[in-house]
Amino acid sequence: MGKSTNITWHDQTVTKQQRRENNKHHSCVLWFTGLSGSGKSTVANAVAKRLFDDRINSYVLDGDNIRFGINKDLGFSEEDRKENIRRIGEVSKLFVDSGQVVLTAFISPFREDRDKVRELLNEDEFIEIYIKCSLEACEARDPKGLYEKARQGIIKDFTGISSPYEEPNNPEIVVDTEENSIEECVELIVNYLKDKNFYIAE
Ligand SMILES: Nc1ncnc2c1ncn2[C@@H]1O[C@H](COP(=O)(O)OS(=O)(=O)O)[C@@H](OP(=O)(O)O)[C@H]1O
Ligand SMILES: Nc1ncnc2c1ncn2[C@@H]1O[C@H](COP(=O)(O)OP(=O)(O)O)[C@@H](O)[C@H]1O
Repeated sequence: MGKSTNITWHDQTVTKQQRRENNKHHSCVLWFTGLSGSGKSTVANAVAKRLFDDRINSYVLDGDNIRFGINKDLGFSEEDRKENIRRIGEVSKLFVDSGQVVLTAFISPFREDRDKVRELLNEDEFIEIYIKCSLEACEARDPKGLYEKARQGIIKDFTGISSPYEEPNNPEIVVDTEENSIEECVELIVNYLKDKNFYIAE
């Protein structure tokens, strides 16, 4: 229980199942995790475009964007990162309940926090996608110039440099953005969804 007392859960009249049947597809979280610059946003948005073209309702939640709004009170300490992921987990569950596919692009560096999100959902609703890319390659890409600032000590607690990243032990999907093109990464993910019949309401 949280801080609130005297609260009661209300079931909705329209169920998740009915929403899925209306949408004609399953709903789930595609949870992208990886270092800054590994390609989470790029691949998540490319998958979302493909899902859109295939008439699947989806929405991308992106670390940077979320920190402009709902999570603007959080920084990058371990405690704040944990709270960041906890909130996104809860928001993702609402998206799944609404019958949509939600793609989350957060570093989400701690295994325990990702596993807690997994536990919030049914087994077939949480798909962890490890966006694999070496620190060296991410640093060479440095699309926002953040690694350079982290190396100079201008940014503290930077993932991979001065803050840890824990690789997933058993992710549903691994895409290596040093080995595979963006299009190949999208194909791998969409083929996984098709193999698991996600394009069909169940
Ligand atoms: N200290 C530090 N460490 C890591 N990243 C930093 C930091 N400061 C700012 N940024 C920018 O914030 C983006 C990561 O936010 P996330 O919400 O995904 O991080 S976390 O999951 O809570 O660890 C991250 O976005 P991506 O590069 O898309 O991963 C950075 O642009
Ligand atoms: N195969 C690939 N998949 C994804 N991004 C790639 C790939 N190859 C090169 N890139 C580049 O790497 C950078 C990844 O940045 P971004 O998607 O913002 O990463 P993240 O969201 O993980 O911080 C982009 O500039 C992108 O064009």
